[in-house]
Amino acid sequence: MAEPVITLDKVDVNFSEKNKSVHAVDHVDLTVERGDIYGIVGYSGAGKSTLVRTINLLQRPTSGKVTVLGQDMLKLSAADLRGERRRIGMIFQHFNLMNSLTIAANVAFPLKGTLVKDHDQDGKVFSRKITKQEIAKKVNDLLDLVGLRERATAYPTELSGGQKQRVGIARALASDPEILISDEATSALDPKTTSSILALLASLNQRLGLTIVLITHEMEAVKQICNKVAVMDDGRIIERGDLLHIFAEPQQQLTKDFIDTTIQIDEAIAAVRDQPAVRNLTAPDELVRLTYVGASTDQPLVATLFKEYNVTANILFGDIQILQGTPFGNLLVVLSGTADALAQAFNYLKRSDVTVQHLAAMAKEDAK
Ligand SMILES: Nc1ncnc2c1ncn2[C@@H]1O[C@H](COP(=O)(O)OP(=O)(O)OP(=O)(O)O)[C@@H](O)[C@H]1O
Repeated sequence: MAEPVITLDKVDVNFSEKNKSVHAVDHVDLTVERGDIYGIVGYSGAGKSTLVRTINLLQRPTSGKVTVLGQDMLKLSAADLRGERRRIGMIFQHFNLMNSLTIAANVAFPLKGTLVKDHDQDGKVFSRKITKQEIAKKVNDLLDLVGLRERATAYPTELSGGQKQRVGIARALASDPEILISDEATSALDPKTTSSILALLASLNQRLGLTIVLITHEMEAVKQICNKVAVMDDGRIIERGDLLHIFAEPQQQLTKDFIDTTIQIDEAIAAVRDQPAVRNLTAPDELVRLTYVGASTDQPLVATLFKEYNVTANILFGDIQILQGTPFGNLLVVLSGTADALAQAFNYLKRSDVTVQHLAAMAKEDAK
């Protein structure tokens, strides 16, 4: 069984300012297992940052229990907490680099004065301060890991946003953490750079066995690298699970909305409604959205609809993406046939784990 590395137990965070009180995190339970890339998605103000800051106690919870790598964080002494925090790296939206230092010096910064294990001639183990040479080697290796070896002597202001975030990642990895918390680390970056930073995080997860908690307001980022996702709203986790499961069967409207942002389905529906095939639709023909994950795609859906049920499918929009190696498909189609044939076809789709959303019917509802 996978090993839990982070466990939050009924964690609450209340802020009280003047005469206002904010329940930023509301009784949250969360388990992150070793090797997970766990996405926490939600709109601004949902409480994501506050929640993840309780993991390393940058934010102390008002109540609840925080266990990280087997340690009850709230019971640690100040010195032990400092040690424990070194096992939890963090990267941020605005990189938080020191502009007066070279990027090598930025990465070296958390290494200064750290203790390393050594052994004397008799093999006796002792702790000593890390040497300058050891720091230089480590910084070189880290910059290599993030693809920035050549820029060691540059200053942060000379780098692009993506390069700055790579420095942020190298610095976060300097203490060889087992966990990396990414707080909106790609939110200030363009889509292409975002993709390359996410790909770097995914490769660090694979190569170093790094467990990653990724906070974001973009489901697209979650979709690209996470194996699990939790959706946060108003301080609570309203839905959570394996990525594929959540994409296949989202229960909450907010989760559905976040998923829809990754396929721009609203724009597609608006565009499709303008097409003659939809404008001139007559009952019982229907415009529907078909959504499926994985296995359903192995069946020749459209062919089966016609051959077995005498229903034709006019595909007006299609989007098939690969999530965790599994196809996730969304089609907007006009299904035509007799009322009976359509009813049977809908049954067949349901049996095949294809979710059907009746869009034309919704349009009539909207028009009321
Ligand atoms: N130090 C603080 N004092 C008072 N209120 C706070 C504090 N930090 C956060 N809050 C409030 O707690 C709520 C959750 O904020 P939080 O930053 O955790 O949300 P978020 O989902 O991370 O949003 P964002 O992406 O905008 O940071 C908000 O209402 C915020 O105003």
